[in-house]
Amino acid sequence: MEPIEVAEQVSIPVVDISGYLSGDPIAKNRVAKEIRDAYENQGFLQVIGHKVSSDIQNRYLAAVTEFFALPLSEKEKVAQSKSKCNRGYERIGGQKLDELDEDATPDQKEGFSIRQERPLGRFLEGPNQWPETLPHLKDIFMEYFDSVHQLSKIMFRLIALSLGLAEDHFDYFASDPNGICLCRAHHYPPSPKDSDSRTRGVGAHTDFGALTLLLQDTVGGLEVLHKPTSTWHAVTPIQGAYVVNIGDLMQIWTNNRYKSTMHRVISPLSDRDRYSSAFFNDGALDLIVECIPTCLKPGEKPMYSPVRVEDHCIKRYQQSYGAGGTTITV
Ligand SMILES: O=C(O)CCC(=O)C(=O)O
Ligand SMILES: [Fe+2]
Repeated sequence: MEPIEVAEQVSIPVVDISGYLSGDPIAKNRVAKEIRDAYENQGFLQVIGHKVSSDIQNRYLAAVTEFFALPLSEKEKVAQSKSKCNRGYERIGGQKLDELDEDATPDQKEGFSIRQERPLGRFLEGPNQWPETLPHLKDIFMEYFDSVHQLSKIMFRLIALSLGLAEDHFDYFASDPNGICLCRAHHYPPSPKDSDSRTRGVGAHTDFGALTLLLQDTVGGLEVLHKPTSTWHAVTPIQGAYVVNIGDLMQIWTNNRYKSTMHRVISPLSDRDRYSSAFFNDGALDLIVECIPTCLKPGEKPMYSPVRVEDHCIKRYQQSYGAGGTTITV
């Protein structure tokens, strides 16, 4: 069923984690509970009071803007299709994330992906591609990557607490030195105020990995699906906050207790360009994700078979980049 209009009544909780970060035990319990409530309900929350500085966020967003302002011919020099490990520039229409509508138009955004710098190896392992004309970008992008990676490890710790598990329960996954995190910056061109309808920036989808941390500017356009009422709800931008949402792997781990929720971007009618950046922490290729025993209520069975991260990623990448999109070199 095609979900109906955007409605205003579902709000995405805002969770301040500063008390947890300063070691306050009361704040630790409160934050864990707020996270549990958010993820059992909508699968989305916004985090404030984190330690990713506004200085690095601002320098990163300025660098992202600078990159996307390059002529297309320069951006194509670092095209993802030239990378053996899925890094680099994706032109508008290069990806189609829509899972609800087969006939949907491809996503109206351009992207730039980086991962940990590695020698060329297995699936997704290898070097990043950097534009020669902007040599200062690499340091800023990698500094930002490391800061958000750090925050993602903290969020996994909070999720462990929220599930009544040992705080370090997910460390083997979130902090694995062979982990395959992805940081993808996006640029959504404006949908002019006089256009007939708003542009579909990103089609409706769930995120493949375990947890996504999204930084968005103040333009807006991100919407989440409220499944019981089939209505779409705006995630109102909060400057400097991270939208942190559950992905499919966390839904498997928690046997659907924590929801991997459909979301999309419908660019608002505006003359402003929109920029956002998503960070996905997907663990390491050989890790197996399967139902956490304490997430099973008495008499319940796991709803999903155990899944290996690499198999899961290959399947989902092929779905979203499909025919005509970027070729994945496995
Ligand atoms: O740009 C956004 O606000 C969302 C992007 C997104 O959902 C994704 O990259 O998976
Ligand atoms: Fe997403």
